[in-house]
Amino acid sequence: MHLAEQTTLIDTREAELHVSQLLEAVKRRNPGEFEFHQAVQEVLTSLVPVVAQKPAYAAHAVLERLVEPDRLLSFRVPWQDDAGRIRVNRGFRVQFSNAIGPYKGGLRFHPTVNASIVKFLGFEQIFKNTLTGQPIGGGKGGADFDPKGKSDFEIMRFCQSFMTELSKHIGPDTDVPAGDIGVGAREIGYLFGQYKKLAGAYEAGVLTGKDIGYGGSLGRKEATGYGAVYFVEEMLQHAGSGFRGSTVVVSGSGNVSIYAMEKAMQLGAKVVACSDSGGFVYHKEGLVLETIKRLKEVEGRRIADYVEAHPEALYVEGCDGIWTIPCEIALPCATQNEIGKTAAEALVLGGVRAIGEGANMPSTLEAIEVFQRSGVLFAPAKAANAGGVSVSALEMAQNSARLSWTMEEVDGRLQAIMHDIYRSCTEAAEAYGTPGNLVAGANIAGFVQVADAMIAQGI
Ligand SMILES: NC(=O)C1=CN([C@@H]2O[C@H](COP(=O)(O)OP(=O)(O)OC[C@H]3O[C@@H](n4cnc5c(N)ncnc54)[C@H](O)[C@@H]3O)[C@@H](O)[C@H]2O)C=CC1
Ligand SMILES: O=C(O)CCC(=O)C(=O)O
Repeated sequence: MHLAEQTTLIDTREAELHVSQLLEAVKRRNPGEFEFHQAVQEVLTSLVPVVAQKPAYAAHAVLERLVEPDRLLSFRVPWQDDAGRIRVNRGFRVQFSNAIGPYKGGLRFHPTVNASIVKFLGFEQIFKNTLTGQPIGGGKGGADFDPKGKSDFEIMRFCQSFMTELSKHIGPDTDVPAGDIGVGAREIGYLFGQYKKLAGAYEAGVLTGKDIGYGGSLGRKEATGYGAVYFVEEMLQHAGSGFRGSTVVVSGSGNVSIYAMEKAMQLGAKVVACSDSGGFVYHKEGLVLETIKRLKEVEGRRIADYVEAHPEALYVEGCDGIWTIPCEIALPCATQNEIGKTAAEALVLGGVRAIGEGANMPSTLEAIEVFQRSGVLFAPAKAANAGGVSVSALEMAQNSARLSWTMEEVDGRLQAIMHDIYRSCTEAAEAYGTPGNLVAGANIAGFVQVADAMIAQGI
């Protein structure tokens, strides 16, 4: 019999054993990479019923192949600071899976970046990108470079050195990086300039998140935050409510947070708190977004300075306290594992009804358990924050067609994509016996298409 046609059902206990043995092997083979272990555990656990019902996946060792990236690149990034000193950082690119399209995923510049961080992000990206319904594979990268306190020229020299190596491994049909923490339109501009010089050609589709004037897409800047709010609104509406009239807490004050706050406010919510890595501001009457945009997008200042313009607001040092503020909707949009068990319990105590993960893996496994046990609606990152990469894929499409769509066109497509993702997640959760569990639904819906493509393409 053809392997792909194998139909005998595996016992659920057998599937559980298969998954737990694989998870142990992942931990053994990737020692100390705790974020990667966590991301793999969340996905594999959800896939038990799929493995039990579709034995072809086990027969083709699909899971074993998926947890091992196609390749992990690690490279030296030497650059010169303004004082003339030579500095050396470490750059990474993980190319996880190109089963359904070129590797696609952001670059993160932050001192905490290491192999575990890029691998967890790249692994998540495989399933998220599949959920978008667009032909993009999973990748991610970055460097342990801290852009904080660096001049524009230092950032430019760093980006040029980083791209000098990265350019050997990317291309519009090979691997298409974009932004993430610490990488916005300015960094993408410097990276693109260096790539263009090295390639000797104007390959607009090699990077996304470009400025509008040279091949960027309208709506990309807003896409992750807007998309997360569209997804949560749909989840809430199915439960008979919505953002209108709700009190919302959002962590972070970067790209994802700002546009999540903007869309939540447009839908009639009151956003009362946001943060940065130093602390959080609480403005009971509702945050003034123009002040946050000025501080963060124009002046590059700390969120602590918000109270200069709004003395009635409160600034608190440290980030964890933000989750003790009573709210109906919480949107973690800063970084991984920012909500642990205690913070999740505080949110439940404060009356939270819905969580929408704008950041990647912002809730620990224990926190997710608290939310699910307490009946809190939970929109997992892979689904909720997929709007950013979706509009990146629309940017690639516009670049290939040498066209620029209007904001209305892009936003309309984004809304349709988020609606479709919500539908695929709920349908997959239902089909595999966990109705309403969007964590399982997102993992299963993302997995099945990649797995089938892997089988079709052979080993
Ligand atoms: N930019 C994008 O299109 C997408 C980003 N994401 C994820 O969203 C999250 C945020 O990314 P961006 O907004 O792009 O980055 P960003 O660099 O624009 O903003 C990050 C924000 O988080 C804050 N922050 C960092 N560590 C923190 C901590 N421990 N506590 C509180 N705040 C902290 C920073 O001060 C900053 O305000 C990340 O998890 C990223 O992987 C996910 C999908 C797409
Ligand atoms: O726009 C992209 O290609 C990637 C965005 C991203 O890094 C993410 O979805 O986490």
